[in-house]
Order: sequence, then C-alpha cells, then structure tokens
Amino acid sequence: MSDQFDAIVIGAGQSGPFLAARLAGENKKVALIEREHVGGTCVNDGCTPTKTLVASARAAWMARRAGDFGVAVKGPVSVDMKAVKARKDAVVGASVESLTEWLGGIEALEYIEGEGRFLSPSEVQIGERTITAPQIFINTGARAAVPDWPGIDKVPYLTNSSIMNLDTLPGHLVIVGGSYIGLEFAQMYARFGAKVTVIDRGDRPASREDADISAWIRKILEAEGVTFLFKTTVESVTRAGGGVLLSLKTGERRASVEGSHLLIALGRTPNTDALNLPAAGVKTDKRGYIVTDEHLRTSAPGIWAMGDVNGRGAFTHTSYNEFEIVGDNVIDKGDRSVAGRIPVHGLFIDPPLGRIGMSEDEVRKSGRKALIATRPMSRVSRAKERGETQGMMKVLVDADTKQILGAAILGIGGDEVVQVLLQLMAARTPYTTMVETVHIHPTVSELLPTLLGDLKPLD
Ligand SMILES: Cc1cc2nc3c(=O)[nH]c(=O)nc-3n(C[C@H](O)[C@H](O)[C@H](O)COP(=O)(O)OP(=O)(O)OC[C@H]3O[C@@H](n4cnc5c(N)ncnc54)[C@H](O)[C@@H]3O)c2cc1C
Ligand SMILES: NC(=O)c1ccc[n+]([C@@H]2O[C@H](COP(=O)([O-])OP(=O)(O)OC[C@H]3O[C@@H](n4cnc5c(N)ncnc54)[C@H](O)[C@@H]3O)[C@@H](O)[C@H]2O)c1
Repeated sequence: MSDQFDAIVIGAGQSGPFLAARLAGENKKVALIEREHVGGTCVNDGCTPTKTLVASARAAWMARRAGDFGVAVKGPVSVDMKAVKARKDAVVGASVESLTEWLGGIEALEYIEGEGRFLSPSEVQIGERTITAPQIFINTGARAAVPDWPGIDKVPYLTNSSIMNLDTLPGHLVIVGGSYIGLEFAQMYARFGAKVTVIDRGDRPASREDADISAWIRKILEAEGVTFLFKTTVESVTRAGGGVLLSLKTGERRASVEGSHLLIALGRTPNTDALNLPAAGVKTDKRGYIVTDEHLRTSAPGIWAMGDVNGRGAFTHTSYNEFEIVGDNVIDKGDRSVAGRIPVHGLFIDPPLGRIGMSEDEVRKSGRKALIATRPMSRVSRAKERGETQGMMKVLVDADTKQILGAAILGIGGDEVVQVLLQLMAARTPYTTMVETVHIHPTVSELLPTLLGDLKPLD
C-alpha cells in the first residue's frame, strides 16, 4: 500500500529538516527520511564534533603555553582522550536531542528511519514501505571518499566518521589529504600529543587558498610539530605491527611511512548511489553529484536537491541557505537562486582562517583592475596582547567601483572579523565608508580601516 504525502524530504542534513518543518507549518503532510542520524554530517561527524575537539586541543595548547603568560602549571600537561571524547559526545548528543525533540513535536511531519530509494519520480521506497508525493527534496549529503590504493581493504583506516569513536591517543597519526579536514585534525591531534604526518599530492596545504596564506598555514602547523610530505602520493598500504605502512612516491623517489593510525581526508563522495536516481529521471554529473539549475531544481520536475549532494557548496552555511532558497520558492512562490551568492568559508585551525569572495589568484585571473592590501597579524595590537601574532590579513578591492572583491584573515578572530567585510561586500558599499568609521580599540576589526587605507594597485 502506498502512503500519500504532500512532500517527501530524503536526508536529514542541514537543509532537509528545516524545509520539512517549514512545509509542515504550511499544513502539508511531510515525510522526512533519514538512514543514519538526524543532523547529518555537520552535527554528528563534521562541524560540531570537530570544533568541539578543536576547543579541547586549544585548551591543551594554552595550558602548555601558560608560562608565557606568567601562569604556573605544575608538571607536564596531559590530555585525557576519554574525557575529550566524552565532552565531544555530550555536545553532539545535546544537539541531536534538541533536533529530534523539535522534529518529533511537529504534528504534520512523519520522521521515517531508513534508506530512501526512488521507484519513480513521485515514489520513494523505504524498506518494505512505499510513499508518494508530488514534491520531493533530496538532502542526502556526502561521505568521505575512500581511495582504491592496493591493500586498502586489508588495513584499518579512519575517516572523519570513524575517528569520532577514537578515545585513545594515536602514537603516530598519518593523514592523507592536506586540506580542510586533514589540517583541522592534524593540528588537533598534534596538540593532543600525537606525532602527526600529513601527505598531499599538491605542493602546499589548503591549495585552494593563495600561496601566501598556505605558507602561513604550513608555518603554524609545522611550529606545532606537524610534518608535511608534499607532491607525494600513496602507492600501496599494508598492515605493519598494530598500524599501517604506506608506500609513497614523491616524483621519482620512493619512501615509506609507518603510522599507528591512518586518516583518509581526500574529499567527499556524494550520497547518490543508494537513491536509484535513474528511476526518477534525476541526472547526475560525472562525479555523481546531482545536476541542478540555479533554483536547485533537478532534471526531474517536482524534485529538488539541496546541500553537498548538488556539488554547489559543501558547507553547512550553503546547505542551510539552499533550504531558505527552496523554501521561499516552493512555499512563497519566490524567485530566489544561488546566483550571486558570495562564497564564504572558514578553516578552523587555530588561529582560524576566514575567507570571503575572491582570492588574490582569482582576482588576477579575472583580469580586472584591482587594489590589494595585506598586513601581518604581528602588527595588530590585540594579537600582540594575546601572544598570538601568527598569520596575516588580505583584502582585494575593485579599483573602479571601490567595492570589496574578497578577503582572507588568518589570525586570531579571523573567522569572525572577516564577516565585517562580508557585510560591506553584500551591501556593495565602497570600502571608503569603512575607512572613515571609528572602531573599538583594541580589537582585530579596528585594523580593517588601516588595512583598507594601505590599498595599492595589484600589479
Ligand atoms: C570533518 C568535517 C568538518 C566539517 N566542518 C565544517 C565547518 O566547520 N563548517 C562548515 O560550514 N561545514 C563543515 N563541514 C561540511 C558540512 O558538514 C556539510 O557541508 C554539511 O553537513 C551539509 O551537509 P548536507 O546538508 O548536504 O547533508 P549532510 O549533513 O551530509 O546530511 C545528509 C544526511 O542524509 C542521510 N542520507 C544519505 N542518503 C540517504 C538515503 N538514501 N536515505 C535516507 N537518508 C540518507 C545521511 O545519513 C545524512 O544524515 C565539515 C565536514 C566534515 C566532514
Ligand atoms: N572548515 C570547514 O568549513 C570544513 C572543514 C572540514 C571539511 N569541510 C568540507 O569537507 C570537504 C572535504 O574536505 P577534505 O579536506 O576532505 O577535501 P578537499 O577536497 O578539500 O581536499 C582534499 C585534499 O587531498 C589531496 N589529495 C587528493 N587526492 C590525493 C591523493 N591520491 N594523494 C594525496 N593527496 C591527495 C588534495 O590535493 C587536497 O589537498 C570540503 O570541501 C569542505 O567543504 C569544511
């Protein structure tokens, strides 16, 4: 027997639950299907747990540095990994609980546990049950990509999901992938006290960032004991002792590294394989991401795709924004789209990187006339007072319109401070307005007018 709904949402990530709730609020009968855990990656094995662990790692680091501030800590600082995990589990647990409670209290919404699979453009099967709706919204996210290295099926390895169960300190954590996931875990585990090696095929960490930002990231992590092996790929993996031996290739040179634990951080695979998308007529690209137009409509009328699964964002803020876009369009008959969305992201090493708009590389490639200013964090009094002067600020401005094109702030508070510039950018306000505005002293943001006052032509 088929259950008829007004709308079906597949996946309870960072847009699905909010859209399901909003539709239910419009007196629609809604089904929300989730195969693993409500809240998806962000809440369970992404943003929330990693930033909670980053906070523990920072506490350990500050305790070790206490003497720099004239504070005595008697004896060596040690980290209780079971307590660190328990704290992380408590923060995640509270988030999942409040989300579950909230969704459970919405009368018109039925939460269905299980894996959703299309039978046709309007029918979804979950186990023995088949449900139908004229509107279906896909929010199934992505998972860690696992490479096909020879031997990978015979060695224990960790991903961002399984590392969440670790409550012991690795002797030597080898991380393959030196981007967002790899870097956040690298610094965190180095601060917990593990030996950490990061392997990447590129020539620098976070290679989507400008070279000067990458150089600072490398310097910050190396100063904390992280070893980087760049231009290096993994040829094969085998079991060694209790851990894993990786055979590596750097140019023509071959070497090996043995780790007690291996973490794979090589990007993501969209969760589209279980959906049986051909039955619904939903097209995917070569990498398996669902193809959508700017309004997030798929190739099948009546089916939308939001979040990581459409390959347009890969961040919680982009997924949530896509709930807002689809919600406004479907419910309020709006005309919102992702066109013109300003790209923003953070990299939550410590100090963090906040990034908005275009990078310097992107501005150069665009060929437009631009202005640029940079300032080391060592020339920010707040950073000096805090004893954390690593990093730099960078801003790029259109030479003709005087509007901000992009900015990077790698330094204390960089993730928050950069959003001051984001507001100017979104409002299309010329940077000169900020130069004339008085800011609070002593803060990092007070240096933004000074930074903008130093703008020079980008040669
Ligand atoms: C380690 C890590 C750290 C991160 N840190 C940040 C950060 O600091 N800031 C940031 O903005 N982003 C961060 N991200 C990215 C962020 O987690 C994702 O972009 C975000 O979760 C958005 O995902 P989503 O809404 O597309 O779906 P997801 O959160 O991935 O959820 C999809 C859900 O769909 C379910 N599902 C899949 N297939 C089916 C099916 N067939 N039937 C039923 N259910 C299904 C899954 O079980 C899952 O619960 C991080 C990611 C990782 C891995
Ligand atoms: N702070 C945040 O917002 C945050 C944090 C973590 C994750 N995320 C999200 O998760 C996504 C995935 O992150 P990620 O770090 O896993 O992937 P990524 O795609 O950002 O980086 C993968 C890295 O692996 C390297 N690589 C790929 N194949 C390789 C190989 N065979 N050998 C050696 N190196 C190889 C690449 O050069 C690259 O540096 C990101 O795109 C991001 O959207 C966001």
